[in-house]
Amino acid sequence: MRYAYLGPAGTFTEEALRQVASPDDAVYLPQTDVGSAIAAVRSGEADRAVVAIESTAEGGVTATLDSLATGAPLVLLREVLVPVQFTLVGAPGTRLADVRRIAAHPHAWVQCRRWLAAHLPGAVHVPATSNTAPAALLAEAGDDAAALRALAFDAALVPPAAVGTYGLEPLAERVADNPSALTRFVVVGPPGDVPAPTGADKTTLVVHLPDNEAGALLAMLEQFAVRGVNLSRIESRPIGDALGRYSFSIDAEGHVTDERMGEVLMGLHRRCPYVRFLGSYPRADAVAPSVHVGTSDADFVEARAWLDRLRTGDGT
Ligand SMILES: O=C(O)C(=O)C[C@]1(C(=O)O)C=C[C@@H](O)C=C1
Repeated sequence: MRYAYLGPAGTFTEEALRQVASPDDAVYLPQTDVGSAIAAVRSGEADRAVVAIESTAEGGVTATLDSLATGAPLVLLREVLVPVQFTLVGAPGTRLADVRRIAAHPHAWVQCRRWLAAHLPGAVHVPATSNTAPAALLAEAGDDAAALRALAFDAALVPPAAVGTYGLEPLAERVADNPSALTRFVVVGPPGDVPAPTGADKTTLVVHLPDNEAGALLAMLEQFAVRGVNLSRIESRPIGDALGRYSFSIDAEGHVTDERMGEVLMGLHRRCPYVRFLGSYPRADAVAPSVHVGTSDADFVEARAWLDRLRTGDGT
């Protein structure tokens, strides 16, 4: 199996990928951004992509949500959680007090903002395409003073595992505003068999609302509420064709084969102009949803049988 993911080697995305497939049994295809990783699956260059989709610091990863919401259909097959803390590394000989320009992925910068304000006030953010792109540049420059000067930064926030991979000098460890920060990654593949229900699953959807209809958002949410389906994430993203037009990216608790989720999907299909099913897959934390009175599979099956009896005139 060939896996496209955000590289170069040592990213948190690679850590997530290692939970899915060992490099001994799979081909790792590092990419420069999330969009390219997803595009590699659409073009057939990769069988799967592993991409960040949500973090405790930033919520949804918009590059991922947007790439999945349009274009050839893809589905999520699995989710993986990775704890996120950073190590600040510097060019050889750099002291913490001398750091002025820090290379960091924009999400990493957000995750360390308070720490940076306390320890390196005034340090400037140099945006990086991934958490290890600056690590690779530092390693390449080695102790060549001219090559180091040519870099736009003198330190970088990198995943702790990248320190060894690239032979870097740590200036500060466990850099994070939230020591319990987590990033959620998903395995993306072409549509096919849906992973079997486990009793603790998530379903991811993209939903558009009818135009100019007061209460359309409430009506959409009611499809979930009345069937006892809890949401764990909902975000609006611009559709892009006009101002005021938004697409909703939703994670709902449950599996497409659950009766209540099936009823939700049929309700959305009836009421909303566009619904994209992005898959049902096991929750990484294995937490089962709490089932409200009257919304278990058995309740729906029994209610349907009752309706059938009414329709055929042989019941009460
Ligand atoms: O995988 C990496 O290391 C990344 O650079 C990406 C990414 C992200 O897209 O959220 C992953 C985890 C961290 O939350 C910060 C950045």
